[in-house]
Amino acid sequence: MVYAEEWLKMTGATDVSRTWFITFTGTTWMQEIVTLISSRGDPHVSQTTPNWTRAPWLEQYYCADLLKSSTSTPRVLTTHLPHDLLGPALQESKARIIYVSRNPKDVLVSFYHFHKMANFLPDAGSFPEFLHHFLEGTLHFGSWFDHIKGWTSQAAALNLLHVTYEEMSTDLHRTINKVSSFLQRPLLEHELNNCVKHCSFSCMKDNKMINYSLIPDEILDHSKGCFMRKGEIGDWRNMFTEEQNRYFDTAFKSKMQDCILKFVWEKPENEESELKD
Ligand SMILES: Nc1ncnc2c1ncn2[C@@H]1O[C@H](COP(=O)(O)OS(=O)(=O)O)[C@@H](OP(=O)(O)O)[C@H]1O
Repeated sequence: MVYAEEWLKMTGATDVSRTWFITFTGTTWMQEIVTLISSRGDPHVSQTTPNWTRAPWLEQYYCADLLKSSTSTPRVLTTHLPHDLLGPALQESKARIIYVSRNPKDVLVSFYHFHKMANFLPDAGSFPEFLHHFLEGTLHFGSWFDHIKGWTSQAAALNLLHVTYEEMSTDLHRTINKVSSFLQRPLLEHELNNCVKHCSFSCMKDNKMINYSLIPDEILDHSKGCFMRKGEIGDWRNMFTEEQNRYFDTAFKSKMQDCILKFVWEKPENEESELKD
């Protein structure tokens, strides 16, 4: 807790009334959405400034310097820190927090592929090993279960909007509208439509300011995959065996028994996403 509070002081982010936080997972997508809401659908910033500059990661070493030299209002910070590290420091503040969640089977598969590319992370191991580590909470940033339960159970004490990856995927227009209302940045219809267009999977995949292709191979090995990989609900079905699915479900049931959140595990039927065409 000391770490996060000290870090916030260094960034000057204790004056968090003008700070928007984005956390976990659908993070990059939400960075693009927030950028485009701020620019009222004009893609200039999103196409000229890398996402790690416009919405820096609180836990990255460069964040404090970047924010000290930035005069932009509001400032946008991204973080994967758990609630018990960061939440208490934000409780008395007016910071707006957007918590993005995704069904954990898809999180796991997406993270597995990212892990294989990421040279700064430990070896991902085999998929069964990775699955085990995910369920045990021994991967980077700790337990997914504790993370989501920590943040969402404290939502009432925070100025927090919970958005799901699945709702972004099935109705991006509605979701962007909801986020823009929360941020008190209402958009005109044509501005909203521009946001939707530039936040589509295909646009973001082609935008080097958000698709991580600018990151050198020493950090992200692009020969091993692509950050903007599939962007689908239910891709876990292509990775999980039946036995792994049972193993996951058993652990999920036990770890989430005190949680009322419901998850969407499959892409809704008859709903071909127009956004990826
Ligand atoms: N516009 C859009 N539409 C659909 N899906 C999208 C979009 N932008 C990012 N993504 C997908 O988000 C996944 C990466 O998650 P995160 O951004 O949370 O990763 S990270 O925490 O920042 O490493 C990763 O998911 P997978 O494709 O399943 O691996 C990205 O493809």
